[in-house]
Amino acid sequence: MSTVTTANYLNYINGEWVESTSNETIESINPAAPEEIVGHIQLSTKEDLDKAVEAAKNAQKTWRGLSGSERGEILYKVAAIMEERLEEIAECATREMGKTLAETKGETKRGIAILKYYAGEGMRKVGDVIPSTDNEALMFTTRVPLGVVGVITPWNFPVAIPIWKVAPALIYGNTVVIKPASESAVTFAKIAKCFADAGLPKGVLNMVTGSGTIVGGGIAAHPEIKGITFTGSNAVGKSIAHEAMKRGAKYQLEMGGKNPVIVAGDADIELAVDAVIKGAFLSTGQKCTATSRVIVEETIYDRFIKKLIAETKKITIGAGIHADSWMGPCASETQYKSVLQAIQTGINEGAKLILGGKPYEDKVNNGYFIEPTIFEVADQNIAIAREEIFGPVIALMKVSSMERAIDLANDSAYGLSASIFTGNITRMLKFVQEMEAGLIRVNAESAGVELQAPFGGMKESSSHSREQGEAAKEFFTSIKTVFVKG
Ligand SMILES: NC(=O)C1=CN([C@@H]2O[C@H](COP(=O)(O)OP(=O)(O)OC[C@H]3O[C@@H](n4cnc5c(N)ncnc54)[C@H](OP(=O)(O)O)[C@@H]3O)[C@@H](O)[C@H]2O)C=CC1
Ligand SMILES: CCCCCC(=O)O
Repeated sequence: MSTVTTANYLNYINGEWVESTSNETIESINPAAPEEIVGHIQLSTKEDLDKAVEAAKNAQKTWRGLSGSERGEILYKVAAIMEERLEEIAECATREMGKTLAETKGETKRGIAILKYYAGEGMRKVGDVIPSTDNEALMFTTRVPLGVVGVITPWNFPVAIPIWKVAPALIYGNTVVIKPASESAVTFAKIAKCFADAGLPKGVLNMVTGSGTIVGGGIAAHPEIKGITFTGSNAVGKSIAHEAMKRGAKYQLEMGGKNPVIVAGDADIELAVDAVIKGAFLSTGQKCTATSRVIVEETIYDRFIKKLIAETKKITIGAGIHADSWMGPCASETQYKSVLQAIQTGINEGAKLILGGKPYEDKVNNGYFIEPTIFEVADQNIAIAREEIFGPVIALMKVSSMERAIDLANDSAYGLSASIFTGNITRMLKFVQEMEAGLIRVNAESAGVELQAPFGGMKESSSHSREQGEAAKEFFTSIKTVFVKG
């Protein structure tokens, strides 16, 4: 039965909720029940974007003129309003992109914690006093905001990722124009309303929804946007970097991953299996930090694979809104088809399918569900072991030594996250030193970003800045060295 909702979500520009000049909208649908329309979002134009940038530019001077603590007070209010609306936001995120309610509630709490963290940043030091060689002079560093910052975000963390970009941008004195992913724009519209209802001055935060090419591409190329922060695919990230470089704008990219987990011969197998299942299949594998390669020492391979299959078979699949669903659908029909294509490519290239590999039949709502899938891979050069799939698919590989395991783990264009399971301290330290990844986890799943710590990738996973924690300051401000003589 189709649940058609007429909810029409507007752009938020200069403190007002407005329709696009295109007078067109696009539907945001529920991937667990594609007949259900979660809401209609604006299909915005370049003209809409220009109005948003103008508003952000006009608001910049006053906003940066506030003290950090004054800006922080507003972020604390946003956090408090989000806490009141937690259920509404979490349920919307689940309906819009499929993640289970347990995960979207956890993510919304994480968004609230991020707001509070950066609200506190408004009272922390921004520079250092450095002794000059001229003893009569004072030399120190300080930081200034970039100005208008463009934010382009993906659908996989519809609450946490936009907030971990917008909160630091604002606390350090920037104003923002954000384009959320179309698959999760209704969720961000609800978050933008929390900012509006907290009394954020008009023009400080502006949301323009719609086509990535037009609005996202417009942000990348806009001469008044001084910094662009992006999370999403490598293809789009590279196009943004190209546009930004052409005009000397600062840019920050967090992109794909093909994250390995090494299971050493002395590993706690139960712990490793539990972490691999969570890392690979929570959020239906749609995390940039998701586990997608599992490299197991041959001495325990058979025991590990037997346990992994037995535990994976226990996964309950269903609409994320239902409490008994552990894994929801792919976020969209596009993603669903992309994952099925990757599975077929794996089969065609000789990988051995040992579990799953098919759509999970949902006879009630025809949702975009796929079975948790496990391949055994002998050749690390085939696509299933090299390309990001962004779905519930694991490539299992067997190795004869730790040396070989780390070589295999590093044999990737990506370097975002990596885990090892071992009780041997020498192996742990060797992994920490030699693994080419921005997030290293020992005896824990490959996902697990913490808001207070730097986050970002190596190699093609990132533009090599870091987000979150104090690291965010590096991107959202410019540092100045000041020399003063009386
Ligand atoms: N590293 C990570 O955290 C993530 C990686 N991914 C990867 O990206 C793939 C597709 O997911 P998706 O979210 O569509 O990622 P995309 O890179 O396609 O989209 C991310 C954001 O960029 C926007 N965008 C699209 N095209 C352009 C463009 N030409 N210029 C500027 N912005 C643009 C999108 O808008 P619109 O919504 O209109 O498409 C969206 O807001 C996934 O399969 C996965 O491989 C995805 C999400 C997160
Ligand atoms: C896009 C990155 C999200 C990382 C979520 C995690 O690993 O906790």
